[in-house]
Amino acid sequence: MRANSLRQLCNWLGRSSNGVPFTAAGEFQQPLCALRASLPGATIINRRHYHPNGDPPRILITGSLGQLGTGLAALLRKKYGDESVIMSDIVKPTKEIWQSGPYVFADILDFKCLQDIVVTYRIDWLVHFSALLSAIGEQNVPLAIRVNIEGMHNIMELSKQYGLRVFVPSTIGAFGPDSPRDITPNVCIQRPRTIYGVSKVHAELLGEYYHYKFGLDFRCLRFPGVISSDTQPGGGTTDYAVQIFHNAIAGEEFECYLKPNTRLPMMYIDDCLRALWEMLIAPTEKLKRRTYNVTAMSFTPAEVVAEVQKHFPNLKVSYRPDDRQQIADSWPQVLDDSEARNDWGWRHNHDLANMCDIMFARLRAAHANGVPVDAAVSMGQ
Ligand SMILES: NC(=O)C1=CN([C@@H]2O[C@H](COP(=O)(O)OP(=O)(O)OC[C@H]3O[C@@H](n4cnc5c(N)ncnc54)[C@H](O)[C@@H]3O)[C@@H](O)[C@H]2O)C=CC1
Ligand SMILES: CC(=O)[C@H](N)C(=O)O
Repeated sequence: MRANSLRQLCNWLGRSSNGVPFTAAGEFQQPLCALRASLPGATIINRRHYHPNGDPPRILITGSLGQLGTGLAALLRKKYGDESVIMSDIVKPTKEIWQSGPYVFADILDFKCLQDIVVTYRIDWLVHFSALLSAIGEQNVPLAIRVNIEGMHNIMELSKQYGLRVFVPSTIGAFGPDSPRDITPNVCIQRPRTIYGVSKVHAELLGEYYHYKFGLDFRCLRFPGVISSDTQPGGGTTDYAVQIFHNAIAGEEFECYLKPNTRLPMMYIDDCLRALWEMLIAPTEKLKRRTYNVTAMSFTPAEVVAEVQKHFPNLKVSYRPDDRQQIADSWPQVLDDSEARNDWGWRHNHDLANMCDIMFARLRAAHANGVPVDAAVSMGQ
């Protein structure tokens, strides 16, 4: 059956082309199985999160020029088309980013500016990445309060006003020294000791409050340290686990600011972005919570050094712990993500050895092509 006549039939039945009744912006209910059954031979793609007219969702990403944003924009643009994903930040983009699809200035402290973008681009979903990370947040607490806490207030009101589905990442940094560290369950005492952690607990609770009070479609994952080859990390406690790869490939000595036995949960960027997307499109009825732990592995600096030295046996490493040691010592060592695995089928693909192989393959390819690391992702490498 041709797509148009299928659409007409669905319109006549008051359903989308995959039999999904439309309820509100970005929110669709169960597929109509009877309609599928009545169309033998029709290829029906599972696009339950598309608009009833077959259009893909339109997605705004705040803070999109950071470590996670460029990769997420590339992934979502592959799935929904370049024009459906609006990147935004307060930073001037590279030429590659600017040419890759819509990019706009958006300061999350400017509510009117955010309203303008949501209206002008007819946004359905919002992925809110803007934040100051753990280490940099401690260096400028007033700014972290503004960006991470006041910014979150704007995001919540904006999402409520325009009926957006909203994803906000949380972190292992939302736990603290009173939390069980090995292994850290989804629900336990949190009480973090960094402004970053405090702001993320605030984000989790505020998002859940808006969900239960106003029906906001708030979705949140607590990520571990994320490792990627394409963009430099933005000032976190887990950044060492990215930096070591760059030093190794550049033939430089690596000085680690954490002690060799500091175990932290970690995840390769491909797993992180896939987890985010799977959470974003998870059917509402599968979500028993709005905030889930997700993880892939846990390792210490000594363990990642040993793995990197399999590729670069001459890599020289020294340890000089600084303020970040205290932060790391208050965070989980192993995250329990069994609820995400049980409720919506989360599975990781990458472990430490496999991640090292991919990191070096990608960094070598970028170096060989003379591509600056930050540009590599936008060029699809
Ligand atoms: N990278 C990681 O290992 C993890 C990250 N996360 C969370 O994921 C999100 C993204 O993280 P990354 O990409 O690593 O952070 P990042 O530090 O690399 O990027 C943050 C972005 O926010 C932007 N920003 C700062 N102030 C802003 C403002 N006033 N208005 C708009 N944008 C502003 C910055 O320009 C930057 O591009 C953050 O919320 C972070 O807490 C959570 C767990 C782990
Ligand atoms: C784990 C995080 O949230 C981030 N990478 C940080 O170290 O601050």
